[in-house]
Parts: sequence; structure tokens; C-alpha cells
Amino acid sequence: MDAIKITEAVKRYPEFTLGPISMSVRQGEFFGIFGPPSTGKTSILKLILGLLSPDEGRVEIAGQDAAGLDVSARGISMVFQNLALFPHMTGRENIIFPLKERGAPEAEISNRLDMVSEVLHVSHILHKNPAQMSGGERQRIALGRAFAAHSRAMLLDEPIAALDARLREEMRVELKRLQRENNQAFVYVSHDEEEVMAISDRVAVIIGGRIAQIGTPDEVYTEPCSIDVAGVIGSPPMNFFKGRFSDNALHFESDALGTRIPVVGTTQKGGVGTLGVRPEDIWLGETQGNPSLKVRIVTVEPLGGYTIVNARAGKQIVKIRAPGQVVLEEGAWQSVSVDARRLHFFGPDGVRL
Ligand SMILES: Nc1ncnc2c1ncn2[C@@H]1O[C@H](COP(=O)(O)OP(=O)(O)OP(=O)(O)O)[C@@H](O)[C@H]1O
Repeated sequence: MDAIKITEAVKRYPEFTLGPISMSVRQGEFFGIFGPPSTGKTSILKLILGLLSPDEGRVEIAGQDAAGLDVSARGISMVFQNLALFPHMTGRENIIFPLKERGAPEAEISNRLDMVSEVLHVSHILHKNPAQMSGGERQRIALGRAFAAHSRAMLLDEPIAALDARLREEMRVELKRLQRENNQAFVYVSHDEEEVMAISDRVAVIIGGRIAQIGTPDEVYTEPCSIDVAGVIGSPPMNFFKGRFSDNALHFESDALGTRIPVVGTTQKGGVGTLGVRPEDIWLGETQGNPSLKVRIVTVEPLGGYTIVNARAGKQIVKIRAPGQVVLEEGAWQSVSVDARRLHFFGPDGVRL
């Protein structure tokens, strides 16, 4: 049974419409929601929690229609982007609040407090009030309170965005471990593509209030269903080249590339379209069996484990992600080749061919 199921839900604000949205989250699944700012991610969580009612469509929790079920009856916890701790309570009191509310036995309260304090590294701040904590500490207490509640499902809205980079990576691992151990359904919203791809079993990519694609992180990366999705998944983003398909469906030609690219994976004949190539699928130098072209080096950004090369192809800037550190002269001409097995073709409407 799905822990959460949303069917054709629509929520209308004066200046924005979310939906129709359909998605389901399985028990024990880590479900990521990713998308640019103001695309409706938080509104989806509010529909699930019951803070918003859909204008159309339905939300089901554990197989039961949620219409008429108030927030507390849904058995779901949410960690908000703008966290809401009780200011007059200590960290400890905040964490155990939901357990006390439902009259859990003292032994259970103490066990869960110990467990979440250890995982979230908050044992040393349990005696403090929120006003005496840093932003990151408050965020961890808020996570602790949501975890302590031991709900059927957890909704997390950018839960670790306020933490520093090192702690964020650590928390990412801990969140996943907690989720797995408790076999809970997690719905995790983030605008950080790397974070959501690393942590989720499946990802919904939200663009302009609609679900553009749902799939495993691997599926949305290797087979993005549109230019819009391809443009937000991957870092740096995919390179796009507008051009034309040859009438015999064998080649794609683009002024920017100045070379004919063999078409694979589609039988599109004639007409305009777009070729997408990920920066990591462009190699410095010629390689056998792959189309090559000449580009002019603009800038080189050494980033430790890899290097981003910005180069000019025709009138366009192309991004290349090369492994390791590379030395290239700015302004010099350079041969590059594109991995012929990893090309993405899109029609004039932006949909994957
Ligand atoms: N209560 C409201 N009344 C009117 N408009 C709203 C309301 N809540 C959200 N919106 C609008 O709906 C759109 C989507 O908001 P939402 O918070 O769901 O997006 P989001 O993807 O979570 O954004 P962010 O990444 O910035 O947090 C925004 O344009 C926002 O201004």
C-alpha cells in the first residue's frame, strides 16, 4: 500500500496554480521533490500534511481519503523550512513534546530522546532554549522533534539548508540511515539537486507547479524527459545546441558545432530540434568512434577533483567537465569529442525524442 497518494490535485492561489499533481510514496521510500524556487514544492507538502486542502483531486494517507482528516489524525510529521520550535521550551522539552502529547510511557520517551540526540549531535544543547542556539542547532532540534514523534511519514522542507557544508553531508547520511531503520516514508524537498539526487530512492522534478518527471535519480539523469528537466538536473547543466535533423534521420547539424552528429535513439527525420550533451560527456581531445569538433578555450576553473572548462563553439559557450586537473591555455583552439552513446535529442516542443 502507498503511504501517501496524491491524485490529480490542484491548488489555486491568486497568482499561481499548483497541479494537477499525481504522485505516490511507498512505505519505506525516500521520495525527493526537487525544483527551482517558487514552483510549488512546499505547497505539495502542505497538501499532504493537511495545512492546505486541494481545490480539486484527492490526497490519501495509508489508503484512506484524507479529506476531513485533520493534521493530527494523519500521523505525519513535518520539518518546516522556517522552523517552528516552542521558544519557551528547552531543546529536550521540544524534542519530547509530541511523545508527551500522545501519552507515551517514560521509558519510550527516554529511549527516543537518547536515540535522536545521538544521531543529531544535540546532547550538549538539550538544556538550552531556542534563543540560545545557533540556526543550525535549532534546525537539528526541529529534526529531533519530528523524528521523536515516530510518525508513519515524515515531510522535510529543506531540512538541512541552514547547516554548514560539512554537517550537511553528515546529516544526509544520518537522515537516510534513520529513514531506513524506521522504514518510514520520507518526502524530502530541496532545491539542491546534488543533495536530493544523493539521498532519494525516487525524485519528482517540479517545474512551474507541475510534475515534469518522476523517476530514480539515475533515470532522470540519463533520460530526462524534456529540455526543462535536462536543464535542472546535472551540474554544470547540460549544453544545448539548436539545429536540424537530416532528412534521412542519420545526422543532426548545428551551426554552433560545425560538425555532423550521428543521431541515435530516435528516427526523427528532418525538422528542427535540440541536441543536449552533458559537460561530463565531452572529452578533451579526439576519441575513436565519437564525433569531434574544435572549440576555443575561454576560461578554466580548477575545482580539485575535476576541472570546468568554458569554451566557445561557434557563437555559443560550451561547458566541459574534465576529470582531475587540466592545464589549457585561454584563447587556444582545442579538439574535443562528444560521447556518441550519451547524446540527448529533443523535438521543437522541448520533449525528448
Ligand atoms: N498562501 C499563499 N497565498 C498565495 N500565494 C502563495 C501562497 N503560498 C504559496 N504561494 C505562491 O505559490 C508559489 C509556490 O510556492 P511554494 O512555497 O509552494 O513553492 P516552493 O517551490 O516551495 O518555493 P521555495 O523553493 O521558494 O520555497 C509561489 O509563487 C508562492 O508565492
